Amino acid sequence: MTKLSVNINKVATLRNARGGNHPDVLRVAADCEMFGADGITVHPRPDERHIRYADVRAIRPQITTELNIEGNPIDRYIDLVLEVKPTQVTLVPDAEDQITSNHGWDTKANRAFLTDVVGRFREAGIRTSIFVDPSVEMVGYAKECGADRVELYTEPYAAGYERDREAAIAPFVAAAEEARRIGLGLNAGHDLSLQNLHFFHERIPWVDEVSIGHAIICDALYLGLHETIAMYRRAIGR
Ligand SMILES: CC(=O)[C@@H](O)[C@H](O)COP(=O)(O)O
Ligand SMILES: NCC(=O)COP(=O)(O)O
Repeated sequence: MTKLSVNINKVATLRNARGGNHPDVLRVAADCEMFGADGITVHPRPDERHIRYADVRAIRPQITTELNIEGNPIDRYIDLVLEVKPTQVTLVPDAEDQITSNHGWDTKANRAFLTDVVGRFREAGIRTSIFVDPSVEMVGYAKECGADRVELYTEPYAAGYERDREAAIAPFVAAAEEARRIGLGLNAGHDLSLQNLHFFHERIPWVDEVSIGHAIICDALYLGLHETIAMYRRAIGR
């Protein structure tokens, strides 16, 4: 079964645009769970322009599904994750000034660093996932680092979907097959949408989790959050 984790960063972005607490990210997280999300994803960045570190601390006790914290493992982030103890931590190699995530780790070049960080999280009982491009080699080295899962960075798939979806999905199928072969769990995310999600899941039905934020919040403007989450669930056969 593939789980749907809803990334609520964009809800925090909207709140931050005006100060105050509208929309209330804690309430939205609870409603997402009530509407069928299998998990909540947050991605605190060093400048806290989206979700804030304080939000992450406040959300943890109310989560009844799975909490996934994504981010670059700088010291402050590592401390936050070890304090909050989410279900899953996803390591993402973001630069501080990036608008959004735009690549996965080089798990070969950063093997020693990632092995150390993954070890610290695993010791604390937190499932670990490493964000990677769809590369068989990067998936293999993620396993060497001791990760439980990889998350495939799906922006290139989303960008190529309309032009040639067979070509766009091909490297993802290869990377996903490698993950399955070596016993790594598999997540996927970035720019997945109602347009491209069903085909992704049809070709890689063993994906454990998709985390989706931007498109869900955009669709919810027209469809409402409840109906939107139901539609994303249907796209992954739920
Ligand atoms: C790792 C990843 O692909 C997502 O976390 C993505 O970066 C969404 O985050 P934003 O909504 O903050 O861009
Ligand atoms: N890990 C990907 C994620 O959480 C959401 O990415 P997006 O759907 O906002 O592009």
